Amino acid sequence: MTSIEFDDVAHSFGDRRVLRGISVELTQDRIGIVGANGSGKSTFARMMNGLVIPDSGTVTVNGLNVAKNKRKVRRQVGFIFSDPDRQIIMPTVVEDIELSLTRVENDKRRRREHALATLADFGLADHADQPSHTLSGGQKQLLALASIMVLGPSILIADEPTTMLDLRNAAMLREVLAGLDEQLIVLSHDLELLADYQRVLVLDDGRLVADDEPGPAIDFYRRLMARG
Ligand SMILES: Nc1ncnc2c1ncn2[C@@H]1O[C@H](COP(=O)(O)OP(=O)(O)OP(=O)(O)O)[C@@H](O)[C@H]1O
Repeated sequence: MTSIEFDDVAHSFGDRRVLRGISVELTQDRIGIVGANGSGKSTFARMMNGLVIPDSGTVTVNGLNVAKNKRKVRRQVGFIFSDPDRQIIMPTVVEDIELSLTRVENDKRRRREHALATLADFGLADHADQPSHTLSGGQKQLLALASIMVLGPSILIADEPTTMLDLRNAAMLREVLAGLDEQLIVLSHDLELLADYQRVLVLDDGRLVADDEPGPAIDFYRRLMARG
């Protein structure tokens, strides 16, 4: 079982308090995080793989203190952003997966075979030699996801993964995410995406204000937003 634990975590950017006194343990396979723009969701999520180190309190991933084990934690926690262009680096699709694999596979031929097999798993087999920038938005998001999953993380954090996708691509990505075996933590304004998750957290002004099954947590969030 994977586990992410926050113990009394607080953080500020300059004098703006962004997270306050967060203590929570995340062990379920499917967890959603919702909250208004600026409520602190991305900062909270980025702490799970050491992209942000908290001013106070500790974050522990699978027993490792993130602040002290950033590299080890990054191998276990993959992260995808809403804009896949931030993650796609190489000129062609297959090369992008190969680049990820250079960290774990020295042999060039085996790297190519592994990359091609991964592209097939993510429905991109026919696009291997295509220039990455010519992929559609949905295909780019799949490529970004494939480049991360090829390294075998046990946890995937997705920060608004469907925001930039049209309805069809969003549905396709939802399906791909649903099929993953790994622990999945998704930040989203797409409440439909989280409806069958095991647990949804609601952040408001840097505080964890609800933590429940999706039905009651999303109702709470809607009421919070209606209050303005
Ligand atoms: N690197 C940074 N430097 C300064 N301020 C930051 C930084 N990152 C985030 N902030 C500020 O921290 C607050 C929380 O931002 P965060 O991105 O965590 O919120 P969010 O809930 O993910 O928002 P959204 O739904 O709009 O993505 C915002 O006021 C934001 O401007």
